[in-house]
Amino acid sequence: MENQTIIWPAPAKLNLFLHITGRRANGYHELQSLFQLLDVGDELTFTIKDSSEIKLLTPIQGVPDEQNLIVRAAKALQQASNCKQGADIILNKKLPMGGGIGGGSSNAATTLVALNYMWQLNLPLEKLAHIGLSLGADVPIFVQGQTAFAQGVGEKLFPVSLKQHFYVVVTPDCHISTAEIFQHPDLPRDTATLDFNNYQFKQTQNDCQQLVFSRYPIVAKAFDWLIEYAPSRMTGTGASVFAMFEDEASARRCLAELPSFLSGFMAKGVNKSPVHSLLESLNIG
Ligand SMILES: C[C@@](CO)(OP(=O)(O)O)[C@H](O)COP(=O)(O)OP(=O)(O)OC[C@H]1O[C@@H](n2ccc(N)nc2=O)[C@H](O)[C@@H]1O
Ligand SMILES: Nc1ncnc2c1ncn2[C@@H]1O[C@H](COP(=O)(O)OP(=O)(O)O)[C@@H](O)[C@H]1O
Repeated sequence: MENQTIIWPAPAKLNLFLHITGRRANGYHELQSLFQLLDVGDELTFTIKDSSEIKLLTPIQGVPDEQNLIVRAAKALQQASNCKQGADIILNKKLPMGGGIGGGSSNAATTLVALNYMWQLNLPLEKLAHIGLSLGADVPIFVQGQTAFAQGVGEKLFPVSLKQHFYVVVTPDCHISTAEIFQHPDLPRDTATLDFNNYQFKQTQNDCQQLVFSRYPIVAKAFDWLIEYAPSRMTGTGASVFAMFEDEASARRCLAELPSFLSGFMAKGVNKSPVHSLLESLNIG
């Protein structure tokens, strides 16, 4: 194992629904959501160093390294554990950024889990999730690594085993700021609390969807195109929209017919994060 480079996956997620049930005094919103993990995502590799330097060898254009969630996660872990080691990190970015599919949060979570393993810190997942929450509301779900219902701002998680559908995910070419959507006066904030035991896709919604559609017509256009094929919805605060298929062939057909004004990918829903499958094989091997 010494010289073998481990490729750590950082999977994408979809919010199969997103309900806003209230607003906290600090302005943050109380949410209910179902986070579906996907079998596609970015990839990260780590080379451990004896000096404490954290270096991202593949910077992301437009994201200064000190703001990159990978670097921030590595530094937060060093601090929480008093670790004196560092790392050279390579990111193979495959996911579109800022599209509501969680790329940055997933990168941060994979960094926490991978460096916890490689620096031999042995911190429990709960501790890593706690460190992750300070980096972003969606980091704990990726650290825990299971498809799950979420409550609070995303930190109260209830793992669930879902039928593994196939998804076509389309990311319209527009940037939507999460803060802008959450600050908007027209956002509905009073959806009744859902009993997760009664979850059915058709009886849920994304409370940000109408607002985003009215402000970003390209997102509505992408949705109108997808809904002709299968039940569809926006994920997170956008801009990505997804269609949910029972079988792979139908999803493939939809993707093949995607018009040129849209770009997208196909993925399978998974109940367990590929990061955790990897961890298990490393711990056995
Ligand atoms: C709502 C979700 C669902 O997955 O949207 P996406 O980011 O995936 O689209 C996420 O939880 C988002 O998480 P994340 O993108 O990490 O949000 P943060 O950086 O923590 O917050 C960005 C801004 O959104 C607002 N915000 C965020 C989360 C929340 N529960 N209530 C809020 O009001 C706050 O104004 C905050 O300043
Ligand atoms: N490693 C990273 N990968 C992607 N985005 C990052 C990363 N670090 C910081 N960011 C910032 O986080 C923003 C949100 O990214 P991302 O997590 O991909 O989207 P979303 O939260 O909408 O799912 C990006 O626009 C970027 O400015």
